[in-house]
Amino acid sequence: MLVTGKDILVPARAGKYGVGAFNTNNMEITQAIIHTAEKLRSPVIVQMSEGAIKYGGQDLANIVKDLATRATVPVALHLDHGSSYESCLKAIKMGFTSVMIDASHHPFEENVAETRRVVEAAHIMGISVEAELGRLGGIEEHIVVDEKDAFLTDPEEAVQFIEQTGTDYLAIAIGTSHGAYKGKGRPYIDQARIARIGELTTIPLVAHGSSGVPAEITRRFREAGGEIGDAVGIADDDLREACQHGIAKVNVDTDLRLASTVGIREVLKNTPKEFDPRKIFGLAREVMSQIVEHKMGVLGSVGKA
Ligand SMILES: O=C(COP(=O)(O)O)N(O)CCCCO
Ligand code: NA
Ligand SMILES: [Zn+2]
Repeated sequence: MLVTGKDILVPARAGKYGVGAFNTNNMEITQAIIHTAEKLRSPVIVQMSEGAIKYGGQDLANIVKDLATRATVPVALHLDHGSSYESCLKAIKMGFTSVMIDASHHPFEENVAETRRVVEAAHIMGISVEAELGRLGGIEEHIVVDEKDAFLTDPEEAVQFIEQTGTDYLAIAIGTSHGAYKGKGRPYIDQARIARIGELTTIPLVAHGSSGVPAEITRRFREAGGEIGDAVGIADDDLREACQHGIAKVNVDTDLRLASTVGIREVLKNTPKEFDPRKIFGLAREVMSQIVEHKMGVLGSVGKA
């Protein structure tokens, strides 16, 4: 059933488990996410970035809404990294049940003001809101935040921000970053910071940049002709621990991008005579489903629906 993000995340925070928020850009990705959630009896969030909306538009949003509505587990359709009040309202008009207003690159007061505007409008329409405080490293679609400017979230500021905005859930900067290169060796996750913020707050917390970039996937990616540097993602144990301290929404995009590309590259490489799109996209769907299954197991959301 199609529900709001809050319907899914409040129980997750209370139950100390994480719920995967997986980005989609087409039908096969959406099927891998939602069918796996049904198979594992797991709630799930399907999210579209502004880039995905530009690419798939209402067509893609309708595919997600239809699968979500017919799903036998709770599914929310979430706008990822909404860059403005207008973008959030447009997404709500498209049928999104959860929106992120990402004003984290603005000074605190401006972030509060922009977030409040979205919260007021979204709540009138029964839609829940994600905001962000602090700055991830890495590349956030429209913002390149280089290492030195990456500000981790201040716990006391988070309390103020939540009180002043009324946001339903909060993305915090805790060491993660977007993309396949999250650091050298094991990326640093500030577990003490998460625990502190978790102690001081009660709303669900969000971890962006949570792809694990599994070695098996990067090995297959190279093996099938892909080129990728020494990519590394967030360790499963670090995600498990973060969910014990208040992280309830866990964003994953890169792992699905890599998995779908592995599937397509392997079909093209191993069966050069193949040109049936069902075969070419079918393996990608299968590899992505395995990634979604693994992540749900790590986060503890299996059987929670
Ligand atoms: O936090 C994330 C996903 O992070 P990751 O790149 O670790 O999958 N997102 O918000 C997805 C959009 C960013 C581009 O990947
Ligand atoms: Na941001
Ligand atoms: Zn993100």
